[in-house]
Amino acid sequence: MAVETTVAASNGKTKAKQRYLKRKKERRKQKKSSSHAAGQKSGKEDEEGLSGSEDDAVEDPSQVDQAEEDVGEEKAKNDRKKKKKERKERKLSGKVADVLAEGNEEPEVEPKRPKKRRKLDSGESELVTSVDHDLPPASPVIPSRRSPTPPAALPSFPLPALPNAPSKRDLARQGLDEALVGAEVIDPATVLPVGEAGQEGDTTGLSDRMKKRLVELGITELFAVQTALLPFLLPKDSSKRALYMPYDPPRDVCVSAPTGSGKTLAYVLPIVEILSSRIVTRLRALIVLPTRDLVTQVRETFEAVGKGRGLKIGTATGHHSFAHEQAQLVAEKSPELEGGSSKVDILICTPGRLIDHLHGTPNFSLQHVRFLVIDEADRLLAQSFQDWLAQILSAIRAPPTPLSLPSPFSPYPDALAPSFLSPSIPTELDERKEPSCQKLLFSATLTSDPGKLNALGLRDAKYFVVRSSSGDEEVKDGVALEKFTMPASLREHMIVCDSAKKPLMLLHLIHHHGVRNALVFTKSAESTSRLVKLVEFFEDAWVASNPSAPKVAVRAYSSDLPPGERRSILDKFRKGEVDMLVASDLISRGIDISSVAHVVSYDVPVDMRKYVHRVGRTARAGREGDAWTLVEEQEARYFKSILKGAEHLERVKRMKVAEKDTQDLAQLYETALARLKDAYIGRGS
Ligand SMILES: Nc1ncnc2c1ncn2[C@@H]1O[C@H](COP(=O)(O)OP(=O)(O)OP(=O)(O)O)[C@@H](O)[C@H]1O
Repeated sequence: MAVETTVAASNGKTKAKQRYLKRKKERRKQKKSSSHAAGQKSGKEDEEGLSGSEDDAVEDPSQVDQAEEDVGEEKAKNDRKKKKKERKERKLSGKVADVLAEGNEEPEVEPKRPKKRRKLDSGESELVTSVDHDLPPASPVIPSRRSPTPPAALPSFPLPALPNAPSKRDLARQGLDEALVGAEVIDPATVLPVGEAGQEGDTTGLSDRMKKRLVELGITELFAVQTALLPFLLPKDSSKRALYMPYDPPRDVCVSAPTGSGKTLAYVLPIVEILSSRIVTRLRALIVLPTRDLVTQVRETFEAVGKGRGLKIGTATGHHSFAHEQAQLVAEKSPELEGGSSKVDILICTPGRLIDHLHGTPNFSLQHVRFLVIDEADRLLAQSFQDWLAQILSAIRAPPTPLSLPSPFSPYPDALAPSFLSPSIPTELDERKEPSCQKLLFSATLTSDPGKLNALGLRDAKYFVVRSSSGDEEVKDGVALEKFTMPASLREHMIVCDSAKKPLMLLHLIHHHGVRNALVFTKSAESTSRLVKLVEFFEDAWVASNPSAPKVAVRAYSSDLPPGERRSILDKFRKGEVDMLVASDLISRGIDISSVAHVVSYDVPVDMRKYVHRVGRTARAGREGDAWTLVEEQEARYFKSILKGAEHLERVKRMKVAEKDTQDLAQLYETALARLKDAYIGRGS
């Protein structure tokens, strides 16, 4: 619009105007030359134009009508230019105050949106950024027309912050039994000489008679778990070794020690020592184990250690008829006796059969039990069968209304245990009597599950953990967690292969790595029998093509076999007449066969506990041993995650087997496989 007016005016110029313009031009020229001379900066045309118009207005006011219009236009133009320039400069210099002072001026340029601040300061998180709009504006340019009054500064509230995460140690302690938190950690390398009879300064608490017996058995030093447990269970103070301690009952004990570290002797020795002081036979030690095979094994240990002590040892597993077992356990079936009647001092049993006797055998009583041992405790505590644990614990405790003191004329005045007796005339001064039973829990993988431990009603329990403490944070802090220690003399390997190649890998181990005296674990009885057949067929073919090569003897070991046959197979394996036993997890717990040199997990174990107990059948009592796990490709991730979870992955070395490594076996393997197929098809038809 302004441009149009100027053009119209220049077309019809009056003389006065022409003169005016001419003078103006001259003045400009003069001014320009004088400003040059004064060394002033050139290019200030906007300013000159403005002053020129002012001069004209004073000099020749009568002729400025049209000129004034032009000048007005030009002035407005120059004004705009000038202000634009000033704004540019101010913007550049970042003087926020100047800009705000311009007040009503309409901004020609849209003010830029303030940049989103990422962080208020270095210590604030991204979360803080999202609440920026609550803070006073930080942008330098605020259009005053849109926001005539500057926004009031809002009070700044404390910014949200995450609380400090609890330490690993605190987390570990959550809900843990106090006994676990204050566990005593014993180095697995600790040993103590059994010592000679009459030796001074002996800390084991063993009698001279026992030391002699141990030497006869070839035991000259005590293993780590035994060095810790014996002084605790056999204190010097003879009152603490009593059979009954109703007013000062003994503390319970939990023991977590690696496989093959000698846990059995750690409880057999003190039990035999303390029970040897008994005069009358009562059921005073109850040992609960998960399998019959283990019952037999522990019985043999009691018999060997307690030889000549006159202690009567019984078992209850269901191996014999119920009536036969009853006849072995109780002397009197009728009349019913308040204190029970026992023909054995020590009973070793499986939980199911024990419950059967509690319910079905008259005079079978647990009130005199001084030791309750739960071996392989984590496995047994996982079994809720018939609520066996609660029933045993209740049979050990006195009934809510104690039985009255027997009359002096009673034929069995001493039959009741002290905690089961109530005085004939109760008084306020009577001290509460506790059962004298000391609970002893053992496992290589003892649970730290507070729920399971609480179910045992442990009394001021003392926790012993045999574990190397180097670099183990939790142990340093005195917190025992579910981390498992393997025997130091165990070497562990894994072979990852195609599932179809697993039998070939086992044959590779047998023929190229000399794997003999081996226990092979499978996932099922079906898998066991198929594998045994396949290896037998292969061995037939192998011997046929290599007449000088010895044939590997392989046998299945399963719960389906009659007990006599199982015993005979184990004997042959011990003697080396059988090279390889293939079994399910039936014998993965506790079985102690010193000749086992290799353990092969043909099928991967389902969890770390199973792995620990399987591989623990070798490398026992300080001997060397190898554990091999055959892992199908699709299982590799899972198996590694199990090991990683237990911080054990580095210990298991991965062995790669190339096709050429098994070339000499491949042909015979195919032959064996074809025979196996025929055998199964033949059986099916
Ligand atoms: N002090 C010792 N000296 C020599 N041998 C011992 C000693 N203590 C135990 N042994 C032997 O060590 C082997 C393993 O002992 P034991 O069966 O008690 O181990 P464990 O800790 O119960 O293992 P698992 O957890 O697998 O049941 C047994 O053959 C046992 O006779």
